[in-house]
Amino acid sequence: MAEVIFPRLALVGIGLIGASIALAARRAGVVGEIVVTTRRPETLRRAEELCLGDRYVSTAAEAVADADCVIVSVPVGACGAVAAEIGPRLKSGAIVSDVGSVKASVVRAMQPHLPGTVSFVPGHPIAGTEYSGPDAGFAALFDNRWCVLTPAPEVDPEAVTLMVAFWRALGANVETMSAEHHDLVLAITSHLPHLIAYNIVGTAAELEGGIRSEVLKFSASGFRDFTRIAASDPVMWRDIFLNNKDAVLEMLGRFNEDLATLTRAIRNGDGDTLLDLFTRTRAIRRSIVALGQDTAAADFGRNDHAAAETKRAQEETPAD
Ligand SMILES: NC(=O)C1=CN([C@@H]2O[C@H](COP(=O)(O)OP(=O)(O)OC[C@H]3O[C@@H](n4cnc5c(N)ncnc54)[C@H](O)[C@@H]3O)[C@@H](O)[C@H]2O)C=CC1
Ligand SMILES: O=C(O)C(=O)Cc1ccc(O)cc1
Repeated sequence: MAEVIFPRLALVGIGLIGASIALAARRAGVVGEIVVTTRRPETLRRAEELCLGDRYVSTAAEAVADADCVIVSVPVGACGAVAAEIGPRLKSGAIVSDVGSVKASVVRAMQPHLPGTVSFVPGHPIAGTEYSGPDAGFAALFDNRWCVLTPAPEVDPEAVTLMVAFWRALGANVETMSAEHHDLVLAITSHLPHLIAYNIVGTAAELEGGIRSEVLKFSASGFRDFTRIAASDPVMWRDIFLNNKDAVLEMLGRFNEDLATLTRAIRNGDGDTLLDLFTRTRAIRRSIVALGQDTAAADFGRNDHAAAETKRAQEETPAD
């Protein structure tokens, strides 16, 4: 039996991520009592039906009293208001964390409301799906995925050590970095891809009737992959773009420049430019698959095609 890391864990927000934390923490046996709270009474009832916690309370202030660790799992735009509510009720010595997909703005919104007697260790598990709500949670979500922690340099190292141990127990690999660096990296690896997916599905939806119905009919191609991402939660993603504005605009600027180069290559019949890029991108895909970080294969049941692709990539990618 694993050692208990937090005798009392409070989960504020119990959607895909909050529910997955509850299930993974139970699976690992690293928490004593799990106290759950969320904004809407019907979601709280559903969490109780799913047995995600041990106690269910209607306010965040009530949930965090006496908690050793509080994890806030709400859309990033709501983190500041949650911190304002829980701040005065936090136990001295408690650890406060979050799971937001953006870090610097969440730190700016939450930190001022947290008393000096608690340790703030912001986090971001880089694992998820296009589904939301407590029913979407599953214990294996974080297995072999990264979780990034962004504590300020002055934060008690013992609190950081406990959060690292907690996420490792949940199955994740953990890395720490600054909030600003996190936001730049995630802008290109996660935020921009979602923006591109929302945009291409939106563009297809705006096409005239005849073409649009053909797009849906023949969508078992690249377009289908974009529709999965574009089905992600609208509120969550609105908040991500509003809160990681600078980094996303920086990456979008570079993206637009590269797209202009490709546009020119197509217009000029410059096959070499196309071939060069497509060859390099194929190698990148194969090295990601070889590292075992292919989400589709890892999270959603490995089909024969994905398994074959992983094997081929592992054979082709020299181990270092
Ligand atoms: N969905 C994903 O794939 C991932 C999401 N994240 C981050 O995790 C956080 C939660 O996302 P999910 O669990 O996917 O969302 P979700 O929509 O499944 O759950 C959100 C929870 O927050 C509560 N909530 C919503 N608005 C609120 C408000 N204004 N005040 C208080 N509570 C509110 C909801 O009742 C629900 O319990 C977000 O900050 C997101 O950026 C991080 C990694 C992956
Ligand atoms: O479903 C997908 O493809 C995702 O990219 C999930 C995801 C969404 C948001 C995050 O901050 C991290 C992971």
